[in-house]
Amino acid sequence: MSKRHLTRRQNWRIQKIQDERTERASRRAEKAEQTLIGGDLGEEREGLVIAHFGVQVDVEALDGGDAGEVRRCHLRANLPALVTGDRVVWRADNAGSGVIVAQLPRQSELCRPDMRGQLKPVAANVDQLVIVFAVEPTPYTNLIDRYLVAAEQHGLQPLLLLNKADLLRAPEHDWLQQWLADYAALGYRTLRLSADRGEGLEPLHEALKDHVSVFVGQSGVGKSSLINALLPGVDLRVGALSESTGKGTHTTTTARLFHFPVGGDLIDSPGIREFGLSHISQDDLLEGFIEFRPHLGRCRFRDCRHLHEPGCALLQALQNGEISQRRMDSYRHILSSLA
Ligand SMILES: Nc1nc2c(ncn2[C@@H]2O[C@H](COP(=O)(O)OP(=O)(O)OP(=O)(O)O)[C@@H](O)[C@H]2O)c(=O)[nH]1
Ligand SMILES: [Zn+2]
Repeated sequence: MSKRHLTRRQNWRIQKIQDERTERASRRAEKAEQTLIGGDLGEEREGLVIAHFGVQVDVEALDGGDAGEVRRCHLRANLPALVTGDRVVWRADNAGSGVIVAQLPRQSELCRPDMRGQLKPVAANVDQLVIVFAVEPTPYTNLIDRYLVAAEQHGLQPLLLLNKADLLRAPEHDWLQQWLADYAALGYRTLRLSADRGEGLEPLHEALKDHVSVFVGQSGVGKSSLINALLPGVDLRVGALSESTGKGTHTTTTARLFHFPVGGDLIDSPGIREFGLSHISQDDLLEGFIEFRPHLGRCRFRDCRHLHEPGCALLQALQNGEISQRRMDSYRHILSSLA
């Protein structure tokens, strides 16, 4: 059929048919809900939300004989908005699906501003932020520091991971090795490995066990390569799904939760990989530089900006070598970007 322009009347009729279809579908869903609730529902059980598609959610059973199996569940009305990583109470039906009846309390929340700039949770119960950087593209210290501050802000354990270690050359990359050593000296956990060659993955497996992690970092540092090495056989593009709504069909990308074969969970989506600093005050930023903490509140002036004020405790610490020039520059750079 050739492409043609539709008249206004034709457009109106198509829209009307679509609207009627949508309404019939939602009436059917309501009816199904009514027969389900109070009908043939199984007992209340615990589950884990591993993916979210608007009105439906994939729940993995956490207890019972079918623990580990996944069911597409409907949401009972009046539930708060659920996100991937949420723990829930659900009940199975006879048709291989189920109904979520309650959300269990969250240990933590990862939030991002939505299109209107309002903070919205995108994942729950994450506890580790794996900050990936690489020999190439050349890393920026203030980007790494931004992620470290974001980790502090959200109560996540940071793990600094230098990928593409196979490209490290001396003396060309000595500065990068020094960075890693500096971060380790501050108390951060650091790893060096090569995702493409599968070298040095063992300590990463260890660090991921018993955690729910997200991977962040600049484009091209090898996040996909790493995740593919850790999750052989998983196609990450499955995150993009078509979802039917009353306003027509559009593609959404949902965060998904994966289990690493050797232990630990990953929550991943393109949106989560862009997770970073948001809505942060200067005080939060200062707190996010962990070596600044012992010096905070000790400046002569209460509104000290730590630039050239006399009696500034941070500048004194900088002079004494307790704070590095690189981290101080990075702090100032991030501060100026917040304003
Ligand atoms: N030499 C080397 N190259 C690597 C390594 N890991 C990944 N690469 C390469 O780096 C490039 C980017 O890798 P990706 O995994 O797509 O990076 P990404 O961080 O997922 O990038 P985005 O999808 O843009 O966010 C690819 O060409 C990989 O083959 C490594 O350990 N060593
Ligand atoms: Zn000061």
